[in-house]
Amino acid sequence: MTPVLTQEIIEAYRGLATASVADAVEKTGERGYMTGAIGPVLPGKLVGPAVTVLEEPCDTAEPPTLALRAIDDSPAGSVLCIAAGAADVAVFGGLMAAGAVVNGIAGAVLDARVRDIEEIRRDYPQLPIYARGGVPSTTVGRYRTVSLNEPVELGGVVVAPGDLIVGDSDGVVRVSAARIIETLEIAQLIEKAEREQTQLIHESKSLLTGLAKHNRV
Ligand SMILES: O=C([O-])CC(=O)C(=O)O
Ligand SMILES: [Mg+2]
Repeated sequence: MTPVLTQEIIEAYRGLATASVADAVEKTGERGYMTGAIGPVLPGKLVGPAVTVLEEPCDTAEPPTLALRAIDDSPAGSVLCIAAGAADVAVFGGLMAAGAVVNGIAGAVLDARVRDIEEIRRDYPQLPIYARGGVPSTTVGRYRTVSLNEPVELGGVVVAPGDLIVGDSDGVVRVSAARIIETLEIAQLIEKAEREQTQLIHESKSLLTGLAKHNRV
């Protein structure tokens, strides 16, 4: 059974680098990191359970209904993940950011682009957005939403609703819901080893001597 995601677990992950979380996921036999093309367009540490939306190309003008519903209906602390196959359109903008903030959404990860970046940076600096960059074009008339809270693929990683999303300046990592505790413990051990190695590098004044203790870089 998937463990309950407590505030304590969220805080513990907030203290970890995505690099450590990515390495920890790999030790469990999966790939967790998304392509570096999905980066922090509006930066900020992001940790929370995924809510997932899928968009597909269309030529009818309809609002991204399921994404709008996800913003209003998801529990506070959720991370909105919109999969759109690396679309060169903005699937998120200033109005959606306003909706996200009033609903306590933690942030968004978009396998597509974002617009209204200056507005979001000015009015909602607490809302991190990871995307393939910015573009002025709307999603309306080009893509439409086709599923809500089904597994989706973003940047080379399948994200299921309830998986943990972790983002920082390096990019985004997904941790499977069933492995949140196991991955946390591994990542904490990785960071402990790295702290020891860093200290040894400074003491020995040698990178190779410092690395030798845990034999990893
Ligand atoms: O039209 C869009 O793609 C989204 C948008 O601008 C907004 O939420 O303000
Ligand atoms: Mg807008």
